[in-house]
Amino acid sequence: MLTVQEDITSSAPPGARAEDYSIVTRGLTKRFRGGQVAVDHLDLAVPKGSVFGFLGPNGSGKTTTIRMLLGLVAPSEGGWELLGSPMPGGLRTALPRVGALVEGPSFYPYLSGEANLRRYDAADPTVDRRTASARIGDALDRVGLTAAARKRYRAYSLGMRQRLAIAAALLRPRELLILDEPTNGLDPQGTREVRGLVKEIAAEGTTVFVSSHLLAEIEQMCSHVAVMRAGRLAAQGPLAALRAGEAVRISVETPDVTRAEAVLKGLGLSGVRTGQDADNEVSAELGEEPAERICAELVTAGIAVRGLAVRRPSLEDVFVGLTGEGFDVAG
Ligand SMILES: Nc1ncnc2c1ncn2[C@@H]1O[C@H](COP(=O)(O)OP(=O)(O)OP(=O)(O)O)[C@@H](O)[C@H]1O
Repeated sequence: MLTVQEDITSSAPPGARAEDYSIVTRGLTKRFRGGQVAVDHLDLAVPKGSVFGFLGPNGSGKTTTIRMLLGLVAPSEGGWELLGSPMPGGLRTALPRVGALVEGPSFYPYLSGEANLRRYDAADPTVDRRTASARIGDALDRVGLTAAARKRYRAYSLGMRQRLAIAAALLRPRELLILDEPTNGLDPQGTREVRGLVKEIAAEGTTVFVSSHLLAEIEQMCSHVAVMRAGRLAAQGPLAALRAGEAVRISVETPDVTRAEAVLKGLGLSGVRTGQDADNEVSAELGEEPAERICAELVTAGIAVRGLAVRRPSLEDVFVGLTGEGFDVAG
């Protein structure tokens, strides 16, 4: 049996088997004409059954990666596997098992959601026509659009439109669902709907690979994450493991930042930073020191402590720790 570590990618854990992964890429690279490197030697390992967040600012290479995975654009270098088959040779057998939402399918505004799905299904030569009604009904049911099935598409809210797009990707059973920025342009309600749907689909056993430029979204939806930065992979792994690599921090709110900083350093705390979230804040890695002792030391030193908080690392903290910079993207 091939192990992923030896034969597929060095980014998978030791002893991992190739068949445990829905997507594996090895040195995947896309250089556009004119020399722009959109994706630079990418080694991804997406475990089966995961909700895998593919995170990165606009322009970091997410869409280009997804287009390569689906065979829509040829890589300049490197290889990839989908559902255990080497690509691009295996695209014809693998793609029917992969549902994808890239740049959104176009629907007819004056047709109902159901009629749109019917047209969509009719365009797929690989499905059984006799089961169309049942499959369309199931897909609408899965995305919660049964009651709105006969409504015209143009009357759908943005969230409903996006759910219909996901239904189109679910017209047949899928082992892997690839969604490129599925909540782009949605209002908070639509975003919640899509997020809930992704979780439900994953709970039914489908691996979901979902790209986003929004940290908070990935954090709420995903079990695993890969972080892209200018076409390169900054980090990947289970969310919990990435967070575990980042220390719990203590944050002190005080008008006397300079002296508080000296006290924290005097206690031997590492990673002392000032003014990260606010001007009157100083923070440090908590380490083994109990928070109450740090508080007592500050007060004994005559420092006015207005607030004190122990913060578990967020994905943003992890990102700052990995890249040394913030995840500065607009919503
Ligand atoms: N067809 C193309 N020709 C030349 N450059 C391209 C092409 N497509 C994308 N790029 C460039 O490659 C880089 C990565 O783009 P890509 O769309 O993959 O990023 P992204 O992370 O998906 O961003 P977004 O969320 O904005 O779509 C960008 O700098 C983009 O301008």
